[in-house]
Amino acid sequence: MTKTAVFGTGSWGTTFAMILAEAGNETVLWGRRPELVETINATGENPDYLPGIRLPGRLLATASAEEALAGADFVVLAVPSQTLRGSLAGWREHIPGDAVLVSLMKGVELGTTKRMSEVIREVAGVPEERVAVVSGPNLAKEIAQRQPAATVVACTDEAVAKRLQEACHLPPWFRPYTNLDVVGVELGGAVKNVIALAVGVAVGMGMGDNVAAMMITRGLAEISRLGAALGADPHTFSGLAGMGDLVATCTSPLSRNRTFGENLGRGMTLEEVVAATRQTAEGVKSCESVLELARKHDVEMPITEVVVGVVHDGMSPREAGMLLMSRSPKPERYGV
Ligand SMILES: NC(=O)c1ccc[n+]([C@@H]2O[C@H](COP(=O)([O-])OP(=O)(O)OC[C@H]3O[C@@H](n4cnc5c(N)ncnc54)[C@H](O)[C@@H]3O)[C@@H](O)[C@H]2O)c1
Ligand SMILES: O=P(O)(O)OC[C@H](O)CO
Repeated sequence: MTKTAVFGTGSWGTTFAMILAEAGNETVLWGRRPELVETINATGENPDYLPGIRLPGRLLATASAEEALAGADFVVLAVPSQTLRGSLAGWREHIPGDAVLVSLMKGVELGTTKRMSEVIREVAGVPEERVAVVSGPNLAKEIAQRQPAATVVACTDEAVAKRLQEACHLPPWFRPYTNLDVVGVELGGAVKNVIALAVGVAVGMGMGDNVAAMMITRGLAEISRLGAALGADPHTFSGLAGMGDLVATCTSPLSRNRTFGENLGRGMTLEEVVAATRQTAEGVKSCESVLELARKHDVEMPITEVVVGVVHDGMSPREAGMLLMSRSPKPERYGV
């Protein structure tokens, strides 16, 4: 039987562990807080992140990384992106030599501008064929409530992607597609969070659907431009991990990133919004690393620029809107 170890008892780590367990894999969920681990094992629920959701009986939680990793075929990582490097360094010695490491994370590392698969390869010292990424329109709460969803499983080694696809395929609830384009799939997931912040700000300011559609479409152009510069397959961005995730995140009130932006657009201060946000809104930090990555590659990302301005540099939402709408007129396909 395939053994899977999922690191992170947050919304998505827990939900993905449910999928793996119900799909028939031996699944262990690692959490850093022993009291939450005990509650999960004792009650079959994760009250902090998925209250009211019944977890499968065969899903076990542990606070011991060594126990979780023993004999694992797939090591699935679902912690906040900016904490991955430090955490993985502590787990590395227990990771089995032939295990595949799987990123569920949607961020870009601050300081290094590395994607999560790059951080994993560097810290765990594994080749790209042993690193996979899962990304798509996957709002955890909907999936935990057993609403249908599709996702993309990406690995440069097709056989590995297919093995992981099989491990997390759970008809009629969860449908994974494979893709060899790890760069494109990861970028789609990380940058859509930044665009969702922008859409949220506009919605919070009282803007309507024309503005949301404009931001989503021009946001996709930004993602595609960055992807082209980094060698991604352009087709990836019209797929589930590109357009699919962008639409889900930018339009759903369940999105933490969109909600964060909405609160800023309504006039709350950054401190107030941070205090009101209990879960990870990756775009808040990754907007800076995405912009740095874009600048390194000479890619223009105007929406990302104003998101950094509003979130980190005290730019008002109104000023951000004025800046975007006052740019010089261009052909639609200028630079993609
Ligand atoms: N929630 C979703 O709908 C969803 C869907 C797809 C992808 N993702 C991505 O998955 C990743 C995890 O998101 P989530 O929704 O599960 O987040 P979350 O905020 O719900 O949970 C984060 C988890 O990480 C743990 N954690 C925090 N700091 C840590 C540290 N320093 N070391 C170890 N663990 C730490 C927390 O205790 C918690 O268990 C993010 O990159 C997110 O973008 C989330
Ligand atoms: O809640 P968000 O904004 O982190 O988005 C969750 C998922 O990434 C949607 O696919």
